[in-house]
Amino acid sequence: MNGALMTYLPRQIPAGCGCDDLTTSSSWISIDEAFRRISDHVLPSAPTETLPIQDVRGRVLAKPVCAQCDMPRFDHAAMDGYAVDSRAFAGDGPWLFPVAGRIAAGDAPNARYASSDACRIFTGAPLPVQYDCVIMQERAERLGNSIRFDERPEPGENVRRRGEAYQSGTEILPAGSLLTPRAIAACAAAGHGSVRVQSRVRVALIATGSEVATPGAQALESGQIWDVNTPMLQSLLSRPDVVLHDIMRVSDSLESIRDAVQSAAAYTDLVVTTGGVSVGDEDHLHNAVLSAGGEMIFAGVAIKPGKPITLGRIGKAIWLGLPGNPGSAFVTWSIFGEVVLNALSGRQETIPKRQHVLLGQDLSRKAGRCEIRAASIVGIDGYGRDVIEFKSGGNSGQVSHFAEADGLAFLPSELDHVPAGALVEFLPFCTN
Ligand SMILES: Nc1nc2c(c(=O)[nH]1)N[C@H]1C(S)=C(S)[C@@H](COP(=O)(O)OP(=O)(O)OC[C@H]3O[C@@H](n4cnc5c(N)ncnc54)[C@H](O)[C@@H]3O)O[C@H]1N2
Ligand code: MOO
Repeated sequence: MNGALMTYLPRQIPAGCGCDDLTTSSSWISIDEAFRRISDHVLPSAPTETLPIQDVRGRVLAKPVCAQCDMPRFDHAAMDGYAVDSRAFAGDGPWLFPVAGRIAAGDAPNARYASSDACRIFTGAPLPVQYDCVIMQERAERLGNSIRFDERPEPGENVRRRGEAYQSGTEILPAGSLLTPRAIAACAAAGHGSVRVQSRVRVALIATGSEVATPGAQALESGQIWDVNTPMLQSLLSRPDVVLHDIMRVSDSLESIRDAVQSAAAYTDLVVTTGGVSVGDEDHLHNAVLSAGGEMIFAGVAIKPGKPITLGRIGKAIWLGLPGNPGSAFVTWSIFGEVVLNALSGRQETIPKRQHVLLGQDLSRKAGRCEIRAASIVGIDGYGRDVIEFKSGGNSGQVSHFAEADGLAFLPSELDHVPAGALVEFLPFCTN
């Protein structure tokens, strides 16, 4: 034990975030159960399209990509130097070979050399069949038309063999892969100039609340507040696999909200709403969705903040009802919204990877719901593990503290005390 940040404590929490242990409301489900329901109910929207690979960053592959040819396509030099046949190195060195020719990248393979000769060769050039290795030019001494070597080469030295990475027809990327720059490079290396991708998910964003007004656009009247959720979600939805069809603001009336969600659901794959999912008389979302012919997939998750988070369906569209409090809307989008969108996009991996980090401070809290807090990485322990701390609290109506944080930490529902040094789950924020 070398002080607080170096302290090692055994793992304190079971797999998952611990909120499977519910001791509170019977209608709230755990985070893991919510993920199960998303995976059962949210499927990719059907259409696909073929696009050139330079236009597919952030899109999702709809058909596997298979290699069009062997990789590498032919035996070739991995270094600038001299191609030789290692079996021609008889007796003790040094050895002198005539240099019979020159072959560069882009030249066609050439069979006219004898294995008793050496051949000048450059990185990427096809290796003539007589030779089995390439000696780097730094290990050779040029003497007129001959070349002298002091060390015997190994067979295969500095040669990349045809098909050593993969053979023609090998699956390089499965359907459902996210097309990152790395994946696009793999498509190009496999010989594909275009690929089949899922069409973009069509989304409508509806902020409900009679009190919300556009930030900066007008002076606030009594009782009004700035609309934080719309710009926040607009930017969270700014992804290459999404087309944001509509952004609406609707006041707290059952009819207006019903009409808005019903019309949005008719031409989109996902309707995201904020506000009105709790239990007050002015919280109309559940009734509006039901009266629009919709159904619930889940309503309420045992988390803090964000417990009223609701997922449903209206016709063919998925409805995600985020709580109105901006802090809750951000947390629930980060945990569930991303997963819903990834599932609609056809991604094979829908749940962003969480990691384990060490708590750098003792913490007392009320047990009962898995608590999700903005956390900053403040250092590493003696084993190289990230250590986190919570800077300022911030209730679910606030968002400023997220801007400075590095991610969300998950505090298990059953613990009312979490000691410094405990391992907790952590979802890093994406940095752009
Ligand atoms: N009796 C109970 N009341 C509440 C409960 C409960 O269980 N029983 N749950 C609380 C929790 S937790 C949350 S979270 C909120 C969620 O409520 P709603 O989703 O119905 O949200 P609203 O009531 O519409 O708004 C809550 C809060 O957020 C402000 N807001 C709404 N939209 C925006 C926006 N676009 N930008 C900025 N701020 C926004 C709104 O003015 C309210 O202050 O319910 C609790 N109540
Ligand atoms: O869950 Mo509410 O989101 O605590 O404020």
